[in-house]
Amino acid sequence: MTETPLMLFNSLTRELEEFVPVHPGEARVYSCGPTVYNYPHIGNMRAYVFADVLGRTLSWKGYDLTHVINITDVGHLTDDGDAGEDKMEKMAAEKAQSIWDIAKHYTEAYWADVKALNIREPAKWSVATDYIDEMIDFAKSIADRHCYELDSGLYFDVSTVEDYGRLARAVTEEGEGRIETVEGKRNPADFAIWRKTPPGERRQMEWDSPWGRGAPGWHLECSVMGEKLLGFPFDIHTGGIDHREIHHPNEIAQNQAFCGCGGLSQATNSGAKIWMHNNFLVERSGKMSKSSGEFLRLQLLIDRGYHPLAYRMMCLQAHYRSELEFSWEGLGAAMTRLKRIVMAVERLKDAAPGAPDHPRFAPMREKFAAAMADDLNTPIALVALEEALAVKKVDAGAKRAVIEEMDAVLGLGLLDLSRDDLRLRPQGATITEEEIEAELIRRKEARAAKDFTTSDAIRDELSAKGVEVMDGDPLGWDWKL
Ligand SMILES: Nc1ncnc2c1ncn2[C@@H]1O[C@H](COP(=O)(O)OP(=O)(O)OP(=O)(O)O)[C@@H](O)[C@H]1O
Ligand SMILES: [Zn+2]
Repeated sequence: MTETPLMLFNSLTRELEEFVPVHPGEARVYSCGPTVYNYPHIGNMRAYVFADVLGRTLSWKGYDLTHVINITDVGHLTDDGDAGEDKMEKMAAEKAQSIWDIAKHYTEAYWADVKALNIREPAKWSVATDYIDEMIDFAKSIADRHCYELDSGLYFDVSTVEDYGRLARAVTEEGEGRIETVEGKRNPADFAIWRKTPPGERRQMEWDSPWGRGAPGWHLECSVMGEKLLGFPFDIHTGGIDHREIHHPNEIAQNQAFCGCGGLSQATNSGAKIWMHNNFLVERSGKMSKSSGEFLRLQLLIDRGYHPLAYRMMCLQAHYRSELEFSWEGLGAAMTRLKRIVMAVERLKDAAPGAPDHPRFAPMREKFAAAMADDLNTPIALVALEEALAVKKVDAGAKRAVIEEMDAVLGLGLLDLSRDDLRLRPQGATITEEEIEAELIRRKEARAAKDFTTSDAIRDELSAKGVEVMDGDPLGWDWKL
């Protein structure tokens, strides 16, 4: 099942490339983490479901995975270019709270979502403010050849590296008008790698540096943590597709400078060999974003009666490079699909362990392997899993082993989920699950006794409480909310 070469889409070349590890047998992956000034929205979490599927696929292929996800607690401005304020400082001022408390609160909220979505813990959560000394050292090492100082900070001169912005394409294709200019910049795309605290101001987070008191630039953070924890070049760098435009081209420019080459060959000098980007989760009104104020949190989905893994299922149903539009109907459909699978898996739970290589499952395992090796094609992999589940009159232990093997990659936690886990009641519902089950037993008895008046009355009562009775559902779900 693990022979097909793993092909991944590299944003740098805009081509599918075979994954060939830098260090034989290993896979080193860095994912840009959340900026912890607010709750993550489900769009942000799509980025981590994607990175998790990538990591699980690498593990399944037998690589020894080291995954790092950072926590950005300083430096990310309200504009990805150099305009605006620090997102963390702004929120701390609005809430009149310590920035450290804000970071702690939202980091914990993010971790809760990570857990609920069955995202595996990375080898390390690297917190940006733990690496300030290393950032200063990194900046010092490139400052002479690649940077210049303005009153507002130390700026990176993008003309000092070759092929700046190749990753983005848009920068050269559409011009650089998107990037707000700061007076004195040599090139519009130049960016701050150290921002000085303006005279007379005090920031909650600031440190001394050779360029004055201030804070590191957001792009510098990821370059430094990637280099420190994984070493250049590492294998794969991930992030949302917005990062392909500014954040990652800037990281790459710094990495080229740090490697001392500034050469054309970004393939060896961009810090990572493969850069991968997940597309957006969008709503009808556009990209979901924290900065816009209104957004969907995973907790809201749970409060409305959806299991968090229904959202993971929704993500898996789309290829990571396609835009995914969120709708409650779509989430409902994903939830139903998950329930059907869980129902079928439940029958396998007691089976004696078997081996997955039973010949009846060979076509599905092959289809699954080919799909995942084809740039993580989870929609097709899910179908392969369902086809394996549907195989009739076969050893249950072998089937269980096949499902376990596939689910180790998809991460739905199918063998740990039960029918009861999926019967979440929306917050505010006035009836408990025990009461629903009790009413349904009463109704079954009434129907057995051909007392249809009582049975209909019970159905209507339940319906008034928001519970829909589903007679004859082939999967045996007798009710839904
Ligand atoms: N709507 C979305 N769909 C998928 N991924 C997203 C979406 N919005 C942001 N991301 C990704 O989520 C990850 C975390 O982003 P981060 O916490 O820095 O968000 P942000 O830029 O502060 O918030 P926002 O862009 O929502 O205002 C990044 O990899 C980013 O590219
Ligand atoms: Zn980053």
